[in-house]
Amino acid sequence: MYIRLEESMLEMEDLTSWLPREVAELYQNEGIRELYPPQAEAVEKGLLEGKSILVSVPTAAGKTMMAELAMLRAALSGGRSLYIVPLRALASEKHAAFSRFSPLGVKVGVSSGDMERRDEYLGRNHIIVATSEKADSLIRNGARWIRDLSVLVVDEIHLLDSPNRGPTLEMTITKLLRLNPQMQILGLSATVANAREVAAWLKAELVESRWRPVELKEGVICDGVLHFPGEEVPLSRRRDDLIDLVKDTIGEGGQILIFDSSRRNAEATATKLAKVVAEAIEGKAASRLSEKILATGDTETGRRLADCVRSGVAFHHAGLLAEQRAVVEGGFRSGSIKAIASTPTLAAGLNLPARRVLIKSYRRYEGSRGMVPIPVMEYRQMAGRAGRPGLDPRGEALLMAKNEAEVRDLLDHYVLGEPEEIFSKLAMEPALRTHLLSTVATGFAKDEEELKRFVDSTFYASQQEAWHLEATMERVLEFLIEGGMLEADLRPTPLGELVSRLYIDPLSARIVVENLRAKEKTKITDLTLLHMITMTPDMDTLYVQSSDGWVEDFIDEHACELCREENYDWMMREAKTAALLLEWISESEEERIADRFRVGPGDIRRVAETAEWLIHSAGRLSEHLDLGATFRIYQLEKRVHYGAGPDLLGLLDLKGVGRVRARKLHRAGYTSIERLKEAKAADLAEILGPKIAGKVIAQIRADGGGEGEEREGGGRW
Ligand SMILES: Nc1ncnc2c1ncn2[C@@H]1O[C@H](COP(=O)(O)OP(=O)(O)OP(=O)(O)O)[C@@H](O)[C@H]1O
Repeated sequence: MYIRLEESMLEMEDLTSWLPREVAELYQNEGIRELYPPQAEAVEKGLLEGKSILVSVPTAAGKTMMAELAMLRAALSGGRSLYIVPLRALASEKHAAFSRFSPLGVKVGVSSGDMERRDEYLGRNHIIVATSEKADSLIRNGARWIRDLSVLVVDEIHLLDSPNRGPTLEMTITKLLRLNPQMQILGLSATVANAREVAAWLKAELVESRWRPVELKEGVICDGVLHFPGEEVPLSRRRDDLIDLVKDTIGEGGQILIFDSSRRNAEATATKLAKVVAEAIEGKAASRLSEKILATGDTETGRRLADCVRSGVAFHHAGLLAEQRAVVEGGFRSGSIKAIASTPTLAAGLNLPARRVLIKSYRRYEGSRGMVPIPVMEYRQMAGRAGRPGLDPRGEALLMAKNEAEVRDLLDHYVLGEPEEIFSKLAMEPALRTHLLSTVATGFAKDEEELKRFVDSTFYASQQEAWHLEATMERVLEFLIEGGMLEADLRPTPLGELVSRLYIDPLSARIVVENLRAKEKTKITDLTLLHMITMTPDMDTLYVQSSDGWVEDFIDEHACELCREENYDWMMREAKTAALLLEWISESEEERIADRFRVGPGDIRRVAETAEWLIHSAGRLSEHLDLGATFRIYQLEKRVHYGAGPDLLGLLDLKGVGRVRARKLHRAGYTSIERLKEAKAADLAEILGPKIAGKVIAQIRADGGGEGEEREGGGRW
C-alpha cells in the first residue's frame, strides 16, 4: 500500500533561488503553493542545477512538473529540451500543456508526422515533444538541433522493458547521450524494483518514493464485500458487484474507471452500466457529447459508443478513432461521463484520475500466450489513477475476484506485492537488426569494434555481467551485408543509409526488394503491392478468426496477383489485411469494412497509416534500385492515404476534401481541378456545404495563377 509522508518543506517562493520569479508565480496562479515531497527531494538532489535524475514514484506524484521545472530553467537561459513520450496522443497532450509557458517567452513544438524528415524548424523551440520513434528517426535523418540539447526528459522510462518499444527507447537514449554528453537527463518512471539499475545506467541520482498526493486504498471486491488488508467492508446493496460498486461511487459524487480484459468485454460492461448510470446523470451535457461522437463518422462502433455516452458511460479502446477517444476523455474530465470501461493496453495513455478504479479482469490476451495476468507494475499504473487530487479525500482501487481463494491471491500478489524488475529487450534479433544498421548508418560506429563499444553503453550491457550478444550480432551483420545494406567492412551502403532513414526493419526492405524483383512487372497489381507490404515485419496483420472462411477463397481467386508466401497461416493473415486495404482504397464505407473484418474504425485507420508508410518506403526503394514500379507505388501511396480510387487523385490534394467529398464532386462532373475552376460557387456550396466550398474556392484561386485572372474570368465564384 502507498503511504503519505509528511508535507514538503519547499515552497514555490523558494524556487526563486534557481528560477525567475515568473515561474514561481505561474505555478502559484495554478494553485500550487509548495512542492510535493518527491519534487522537493529532486530539487535537493540537483534537479535545478543540471544534475541527471531518475524519478521512480507512483502515478500522479507530480513527475511532469519536475520535468517542467528543469526544462524551464534550461529554456530561460536559452537551452533546448527534448521531452520523449511513448504515444502520439500523449505528445499532443504534453505539447498543449507546455504551451502555457509561452507568456514566459518559451517556445514549444511537437514533432509528429513523416518519418523520413529532419524537421529542422523544430530547432527554433525551447521545448520539443516527440515519441521515441520520432526522436530516433530525427537522429537518423540528421536533424542538427538534436545535437544541441540541454535537457532530455524520458517519460515512462520503465518502457525500456517493453518488447515493442523498449529497444528503440534504449537506443535513442544511448545515441542522444552520445551526441550530448553534457546533457541533463531526467527519467520519469513508474515504481519498479530495480530503479537503482536504471539510474546507474544514466549516471543519475535516484528519487524513489511511494508518496502520493491522495491516499490510495487498495483491495479486492468479491460477493459484495470489499477486502482490504486487515479490513473487510460490505457494500451497501447486494445484487451484482459491478453495478453495486458503480452505483455506490456515483451516489457519492465520484467517477469510476473500469479495466476489462478485452475490447468486447469493455463494450459489454459499458452497455450493461448504461441503464444504471442514466438514472443518475443530468442528461443534456451527455447528449451533446453523444452527438459529437456521432459526428465522427457513421459506424456501428460509433453508434454503440454514442448510445453509452448518452447515458453517461463510455468504453475506451484502440478500436476507437482518436477523435472518439478525445471526446470520451474530455467528457470524463468535465464530469459528464461517470464511468469508463477500458482495455488495459490503454492504461498508460489514459491520463484520467477517478475516485475509484475497478480492475475487473487482471488478465489480458497476449497472442500466442493466451490470457496472462498483468504485471504488478501495470496493476499499479491502473490503480494509481484512483483519487483526484483536491477533489477526493482518498482514492480506492479494487480488483475483482470470483471466490475467497482468489481474493487472497490477488491481495498477496498485487495489493501487497512488489513490482517487477525491468529488463532490456535489446538482445531480440529484430531489434538488433534495425538498430545495428542505424547505428552504423548514422555514423555512431565505423567498424565492429566501435559497434561493440557503442552497444557497451546501452542499458542492456549495463545490466549484463557478460555479453550474450556475440552470436546474434554476427548473424544480424551477416544479414545486413548479404542484403546489400552494409559493405563487408561494415561501411553502410547507400541502400543501407536509405533503409535506416526510412525507419523500416531491414528485413522489410529485403522482402520488398525481393518481391519487386521476382514479380514480372506487367503482373504487378495494387493487390500485389498491398500483399507485399503486409508480408513485412513492420505490418501488424489482422487475426484470422474461424468465421473468416472467405479468406481462403480470396487467396485462391487472386493467386496470380499475390506474392509468394511459404507459410499458409501467415498467408491468411496477410491476405486478410491486404483485402482490408483493397476495400479501403476502393472507397468501401468504413462501416462495411468494420463489419466484414470485425475491426473498429480506429483499426482501419491504423492499418492504413502503417500501409502508407510502408508503401512510401517501397516506392523509395524501387526508385533507388530502379526496380521499375515506382510510379505505380507512389500512386498507390496516395490512394491509401485518402482511401480513394485512382480517379479521385487529382481532387484529393485540396484541403478539406477527403474520399467522401471528392467522390461527391466527381459524381457531379467535377473530375479535376480544371473542371472545378469552371464551377459556380452556389453549385459547389450545394455539394459541399458553404463552408467547405469557400475553402475549396480559395485554394483553387491561389492555385489558378492569381486572383486577377479569376476576376477577369467573370467572377464565377
Ligand atoms: N506540488 C504540487 N502541488 C499541487 N499540485 C501539484 C503539484 N505538483 C503537481 N501537481 C498537480 O498534480 C497533478 C498530477 O501531476 P503530474 O501530471 O505532474 O503527475 P505525474 O506524476 O506526471 O502523473 P502520471 O504518473 O500520471 O504521469 C497535476 O494536475 C499537477 O498540476
